[in-house]
Amino acid sequence: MLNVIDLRKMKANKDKITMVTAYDYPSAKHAEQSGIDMILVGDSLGMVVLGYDSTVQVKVDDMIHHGKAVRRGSPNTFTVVDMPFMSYHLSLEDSLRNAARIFQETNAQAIKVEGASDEILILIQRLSEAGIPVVAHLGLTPQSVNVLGGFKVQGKDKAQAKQLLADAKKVTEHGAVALVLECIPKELAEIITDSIEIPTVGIGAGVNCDGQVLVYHDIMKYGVDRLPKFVNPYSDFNTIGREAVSAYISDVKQERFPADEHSFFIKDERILPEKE
Ligand SMILES: Nc1nc(=O)c2c([nH]1)NC[C@@H]1CN(c3ccc(C(=O)N[C@@H](CCC(=O)O)C(=O)O)cc3)CN21
Ligand SMILES: CC(C)C(=O)C(=O)O
Repeated sequence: MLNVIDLRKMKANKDKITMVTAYDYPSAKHAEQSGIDMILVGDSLGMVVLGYDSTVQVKVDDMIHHGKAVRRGSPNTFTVVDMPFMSYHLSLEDSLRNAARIFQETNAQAIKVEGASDEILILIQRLSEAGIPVVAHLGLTPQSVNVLGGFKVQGKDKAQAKQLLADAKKVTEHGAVALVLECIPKELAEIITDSIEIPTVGIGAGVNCDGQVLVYHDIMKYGVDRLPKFVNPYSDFNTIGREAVSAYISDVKQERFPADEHSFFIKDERILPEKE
């Protein structure tokens, strides 16, 4: 399994870091068996597998439930688990307790928090000092969707771009081990990547980040209706899945399934009771 030093070395060597989300045991197995560098148990699971229209309804217990399943499927892959909405904003003490629960109960390698306010920076520092590696997340921070007014590209004006670069430096100084950059212009992501020592992992942030992350279900086209512009689909589970269920339905209706090969038989007919 990679560690935080390996991730820094990969940045230094320009060896691209690959990351994908997983929310359960089978997707975690796919990711690990394919040789992915890092897994993210993202709070996007609220939208992708629980059907909420944003990530703000996701709870700490949801992250732990899914995180544990993922770890069972990919015990040898560096796994980051998201801290969900408002689980790190009430007080420093509550935030540390929630982070410790998520980290310990899922046996993750790092946790992730969105933003770079003074409170978040202190939290990143305190967690790092306590031995919990923190991945930071800037740009489009989905937990703030209701403040941002939608899932929109960030850092498009001069002031915002400057702020994002300053925030990236601050999370680095406070001990973050990596930085997710979501939905920002490619040129800005390149400047940020070249300005900090920790690896950047982009999603909708162009090719110059140190690594890339995508949602498993987006890559597979699995249950998602509309793909964001930054996604490249590599399969079409929606079609494959519908075709498989349709074929099963018609086999059952036509009595083509179950065939004898799917059935059990007794050796001696005499043990059967009479029909009543
Ligand atoms: N399936 C899925 N994939 C994700 O990457 C993802 C989630 N869900 N849920 C949590 C967040 C939300 N994300 C999103 C969702 C939509 C857009 C989107 O539609 N963006 C527009 C850009 C709009 C603009 O131009 O400002 C796009 O066309 O891609 C972006 C990020 C990323 N995360
Ligand atoms: C979109 C990625 C980076 C994320 O934070 C998530 O999956 O929740």
